[in-house]
Amino acid sequence: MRVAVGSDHGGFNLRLVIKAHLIERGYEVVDFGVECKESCDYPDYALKVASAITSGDCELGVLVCGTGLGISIAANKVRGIIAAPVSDTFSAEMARKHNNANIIALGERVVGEGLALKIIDSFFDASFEGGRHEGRVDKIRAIELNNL
Ligand SMILES: O=C(CO)[C@H](O)[C@H](O)[C@H](O)COP(=O)(O)O
Repeated sequence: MRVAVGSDHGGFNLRLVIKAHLIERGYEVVDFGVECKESCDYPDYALKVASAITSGDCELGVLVCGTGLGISIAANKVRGIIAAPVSDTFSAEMARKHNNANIIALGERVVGEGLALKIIDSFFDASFEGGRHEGRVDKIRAIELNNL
């Protein structure tokens, strides 16, 4: 599976740790930067990763900023993206199982590396359960498409 990763300066270190972990786990990782820790704007990297997913180039994405908030808010503006800002393993698992999230967002200033990797594993080891959740996610899509 191809996975897109991206961060702003606030998520730079954790993004590299997560990237190495995903490669070690056998994923093909496409890294959209940022290239250095110089201050930058998280929406730019949210858009790069989100676009890689909506184009079909990558299946899932990981975004990191200081909190995981700004970068997930930006990614969620892209049609077809469900980005979940997560700081615990249970929510990470549920983001896939119930919400069919295609991006997980973490905050480097919120979680340590050890917990972050457990969160990543919880997300990538889970899959969408469908069933009763299918209709709910469809309703999210309908809101997105103003199709109410
Ligand atoms: O957007 C954010 C919060 O929602 C991210 O945490 C950013 O990384 C953060 O705002 C960047 O802050 P900085 O003071 O410019 O480093």
